[in-house]
Amino acid sequence: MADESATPPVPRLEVRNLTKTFAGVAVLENASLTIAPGEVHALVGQNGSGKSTLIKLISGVYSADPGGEILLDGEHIGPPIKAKALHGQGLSFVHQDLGLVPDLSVRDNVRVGRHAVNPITRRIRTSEDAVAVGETLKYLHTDIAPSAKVSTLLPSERVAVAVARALQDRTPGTGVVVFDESSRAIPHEALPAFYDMIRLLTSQGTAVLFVSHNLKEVLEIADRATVLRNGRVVETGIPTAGLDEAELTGLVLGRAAELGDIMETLPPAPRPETVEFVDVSGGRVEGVSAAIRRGEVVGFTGTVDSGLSDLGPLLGGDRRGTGKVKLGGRVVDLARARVVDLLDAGIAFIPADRHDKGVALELTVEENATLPHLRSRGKPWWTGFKWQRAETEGIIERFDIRPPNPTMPVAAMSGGNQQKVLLGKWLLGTPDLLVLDDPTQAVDVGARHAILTASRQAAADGSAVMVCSAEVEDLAAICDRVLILQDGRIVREMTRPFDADTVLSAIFTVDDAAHALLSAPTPASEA
Ligand SMILES: Nc1ncnc2c1ncn2[C@@H]1O[C@H](COP(=O)(O)OP(=O)(O)OP(=O)(O)O)[C@@H](O)[C@H]1O
Repeated sequence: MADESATPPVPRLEVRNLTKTFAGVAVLENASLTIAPGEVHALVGQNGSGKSTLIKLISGVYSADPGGEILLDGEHIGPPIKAKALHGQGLSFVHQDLGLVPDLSVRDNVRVGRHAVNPITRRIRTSEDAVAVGETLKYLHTDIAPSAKVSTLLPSERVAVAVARALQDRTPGTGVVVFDESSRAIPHEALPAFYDMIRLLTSQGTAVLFVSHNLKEVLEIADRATVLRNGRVVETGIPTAGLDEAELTGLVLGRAAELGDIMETLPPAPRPETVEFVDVSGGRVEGVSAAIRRGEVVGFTGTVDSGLSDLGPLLGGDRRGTGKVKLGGRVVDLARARVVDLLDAGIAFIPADRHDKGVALELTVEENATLPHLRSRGKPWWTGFKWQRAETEGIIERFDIRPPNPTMPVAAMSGGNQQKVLLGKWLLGTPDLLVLDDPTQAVDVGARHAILTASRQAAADGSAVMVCSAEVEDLAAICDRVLILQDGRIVREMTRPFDADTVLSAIFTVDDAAHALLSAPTPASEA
């Protein structure tokens, strides 16, 4: 029987009643959670539920409204949080993009801001830095040379460098590391090493706060979870051991998840006309040719160095390359076409880097959502506004954009909601070719389903849809075919039936025999 008189262990991190208000609106209200030493604690919630706000309060980027408290090992550390003192106090952060500078050495990336310095000359003591970095890397069971340039490292090694920066100068087993959507930046092949590293940290006593939209991953790696909804903690410290994905999805969305089978609702219906790309090259992509039928969704996938991240931008005019796209009797020369030419030809591209390239932050939701359709919906002498409001409201409802306000500047929305606005504006048109690059990054489980359904619906409405993604679950959920890239070329074609596991293993088991290049722009084989 448990000894009821025993004092409960002091939490490693305790957040008590944190509130944050912007312009009179509370975006986080009385948020509390505790994390024990050695625990992986997940923070989950829909886009706009307040996760980033909570992390920014803990990291001192935002100052909390009066009243709350943050404690580390029982010691009050804020508010106010002194951001510069946090690392020394035991709290460090690994952000979404890992925050590494590829052209700098491992040593400089780890030590940036914390260099050993000669007190008299103020010169950096590089050898002292290298020894310190080497020790931290050894603790993480890696033997990366501190002098190596980060750009030469494998993805799993880059993760180790980011974690080493978070851990340096710490006694092993102490402190808290916050991983803020970090796994999204980590390619499939490096994820097992990442999870092993987290387990190594927690096995020694370090606590981990793990923010993620990937609920499968949360169930795999986290011991307990806290769920935010509309700025409030609705569940905290629930053990993940007793949960399944549907239950956790229900907690995140606040309703029973109706994530039906998209292929069943919108079954394959390829049309005879095709969109073809011929000999597309640029970046790591070398001479890719393929054909997509209207009505068809074709996935492109591969490892991080396969050329996958270059293919979408080449076709969308975001990266200069060569090759041709043939659609509806037109031939677009990618070497010459400007973005406006591609749009005129009926090619819509939704970039992966949506924050920088896709959305006009200073404009409202309505302006962003309807801008590309002004010409097609309006009359030459009058564009009107009712259709704009009606379409924007449709997008808001369909993608569950929060807050549901068409006149809100996009800059004031959470990252995931900004993504939804951009996706909504293109997905609700019917371009001849729709190119989606990593469409579900940073969006919550409900929006992911809405985006995948809308992609499939765009095909049903007559678009040829191309999805470039490393998210094998997404590809299995909506694609008629999947083409696998390796070394910039298509090396394998998969037709249904397939599932996420078969696609994933195909990415990693492409053998030399499969290198018979699918060079001819042949339409779907079942035609
Ligand atoms: N600087 C700001 N000014 C006004 N409102 C803001 C600001 N930053 C965030 N918000 C609002 O706070 C709410 C919570 O946003 P937050 O970024 O914390 O959500 P999130 O859970 O991290 O979402 P996501 O998963 O999309 O990143 C949102 O409604 C957002 O519009």
